[in-house]
Amino acid sequence: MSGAKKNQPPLKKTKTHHLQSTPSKSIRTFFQPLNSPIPPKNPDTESPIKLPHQTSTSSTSSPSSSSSSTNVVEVKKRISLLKKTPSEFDHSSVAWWKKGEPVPFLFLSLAFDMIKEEKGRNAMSDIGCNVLRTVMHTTPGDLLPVVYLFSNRIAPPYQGLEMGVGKAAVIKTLAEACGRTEKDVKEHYKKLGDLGLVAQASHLSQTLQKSDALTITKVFNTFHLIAKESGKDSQKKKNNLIKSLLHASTDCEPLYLVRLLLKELRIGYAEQTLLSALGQAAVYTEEHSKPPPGIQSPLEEATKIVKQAYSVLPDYDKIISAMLTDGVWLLAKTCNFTPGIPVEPMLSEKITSVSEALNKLRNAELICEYKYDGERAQIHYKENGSVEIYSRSSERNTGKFPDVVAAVSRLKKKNVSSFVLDCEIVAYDRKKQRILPMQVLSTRARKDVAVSNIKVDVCVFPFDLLHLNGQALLEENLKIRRKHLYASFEEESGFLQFSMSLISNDAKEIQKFLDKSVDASCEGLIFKTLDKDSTYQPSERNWLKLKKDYMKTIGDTLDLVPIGAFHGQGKRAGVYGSFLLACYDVDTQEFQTISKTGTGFKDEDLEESSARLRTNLIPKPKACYKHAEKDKPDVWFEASEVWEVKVSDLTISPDYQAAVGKVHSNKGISLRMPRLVRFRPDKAPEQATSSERIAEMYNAQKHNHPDKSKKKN
Ligand SMILES: Nc1ncnc2c1ncn2[C@@H]1O[C@H](COP(=O)(O)OP(=O)(O)OP(=O)(O)O)[C@@H](O)[C@H]1O
Ligand SMILES: [Mg+2]
Ligand SMILES: [Mg+2]
Repeated sequence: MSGAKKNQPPLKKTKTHHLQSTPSKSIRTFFQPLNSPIPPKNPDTESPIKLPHQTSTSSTSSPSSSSSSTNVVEVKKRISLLKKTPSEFDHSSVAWWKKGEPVPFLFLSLAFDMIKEEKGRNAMSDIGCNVLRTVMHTTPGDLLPVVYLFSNRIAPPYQGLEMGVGKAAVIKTLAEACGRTEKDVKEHYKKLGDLGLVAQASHLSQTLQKSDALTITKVFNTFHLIAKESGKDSQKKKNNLIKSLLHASTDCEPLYLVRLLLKELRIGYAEQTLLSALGQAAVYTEEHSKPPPGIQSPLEEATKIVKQAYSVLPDYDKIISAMLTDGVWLLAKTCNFTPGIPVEPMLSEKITSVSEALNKLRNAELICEYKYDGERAQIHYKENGSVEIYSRSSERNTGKFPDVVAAVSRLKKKNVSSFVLDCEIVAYDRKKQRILPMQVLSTRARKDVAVSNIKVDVCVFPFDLLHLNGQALLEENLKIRRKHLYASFEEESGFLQFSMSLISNDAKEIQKFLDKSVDASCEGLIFKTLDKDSTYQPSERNWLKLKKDYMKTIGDTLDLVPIGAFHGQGKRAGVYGSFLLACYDVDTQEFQTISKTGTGFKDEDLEESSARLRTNLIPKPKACYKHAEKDKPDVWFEASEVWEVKVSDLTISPDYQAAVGKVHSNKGISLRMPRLVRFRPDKAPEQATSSERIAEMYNAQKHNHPDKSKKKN
């Protein structure tokens, strides 16, 4: 094994990330048998920890599987140091590869395994921080793929680059890779409930023939190749790429390869945790960037900076590159809102009366707008005339709305060369000049819509402008943003109409306006401040929403995920009769059962959702499903969609697990009279109502209607 490379380029010279590194033969050397104890760590400036080898055979030769397992044991001992608190962790203590060499995928897989076993939030966050520090220290060019793999993505959501690998493809590939029948693999999957575990138990590494150890870049680049395969034979090519990865994998690598491929990493590592780990790792590692003087708590400050940067520029390619070049402390300058990259939308908090709005936003000039019931859209118009439309969850939705692309291009004023518009797209009857319900909009095809085939017309209702003619407006107050908005577009009935609004702090006037909004088929009002605290804050719930419905029921509807179902009987034979619903706990990344429902479905809804969910059956509940043992549906589903549900109230339940521990030490919360309102294709399962929110709603209900929460059915 050659010695450490001296004179590594300092971090600041790493201008761009490179994903082209090929696995070095010397990486293989760690698989040499290790009989001696782990050597003391090298001094900080030294690069790799030299793992001793015992034999005199060539260091680049492939190991036998028995020697590799011995070495994995040694490596595991070493990487248990990742559990140290960051202040005590030495970033050169765990790497067994040389500085500048590609980071082995085994490093990340073992770290995932450690995180999965951790219960505490902080401990998980610490391991992540130490992993990132290690990578920044040895191989900063690998930081980007490591961060992507942590977030179980291969590109920002707006790029729509997906591997599109399903369970069937993995089963087929696993069967081929280990010479088993598909039936056999399926049986195995039924037993274990996780294809990753099936892969891991298949001892794929025994079929290993001198292939190089997997590196992070190899895995990441192969994932990109898989995502880019299309057309004829693409499935076969994808399978071959997956097989090549599986064949080169060892120890727990197959488990994480398969989970990453299926987008089910499920190690409980939330995006926000990753962002704070990244900020902290930078503080510990960066030599090219120092905190500005006077900062009290650099770790907390850096975390805030990274989270803020991500909220205006949710693109790790850009953020990591800026961090490696100019450091974490300059991110606020180097990572700005950029047309073409959607920011997370600003959101609203529910309230239940006009007086609550006036109370909450006291001392500020108020504007109330109709709350239109359609689809949130962020429309980006670039100088070259190209238009993209992004959904509430930042996915590209342009193909669904070619008519909107045409309308905004036509109705922007002449002096407008680029803009980013925040709006609601609503189904609209142009003859009767009437807003149509959300359900009508959801019948529109989702992709590749041709203008000539459009059956449901839509009108754009803009309410905010985030960017104009090359200038970001996020930091301006709403009064100014609205001034620009009104000056930048022509209205055209049924195509583009500014949101109806009322500037007033008068309760009576607002109450009338609320009634008018409901008459106009809107859901109610959104309250915003015009001058004070009215910058555009991505993903913050700074606005208030008042729905007419809230006043009659417990408040907001809930967005829940069907994770199981019961077979229907009688009239419902052949479809599911009712569904087991879950909310989502953001901290633990668990889907927690909250209620059953079979109400609110039209016959065709029931048939369609039964058919859809039937393709997502899983043999047993996933580890991240929290449910009472006795509470078993006939079938379980992969968490794949979100349903909006209306309820009369929330009650404490000994069986359901929603928000368990939040309002009662061992009981959860369940719903009374839940009924389906509609499907929410614009939300991902992880965006379902959080258990935090459920607990808040329960508490608010107790507060507002103390009699209600006591009442038994
Ligand atoms: N004038 C408006 N200003 C802001 N948002 C509006 C307006 N009219 C309609 N909306 C819609 O209301 C949503 C805000 O409600 P919220 O933050 O609770 O998100 P949500 O849960 O997706 O919405 P919903 O209340 O429809 O379930 C926005 O995302 C947008 O789609
Ligand atoms: Mg809505
Ligand atoms: Mg909602």
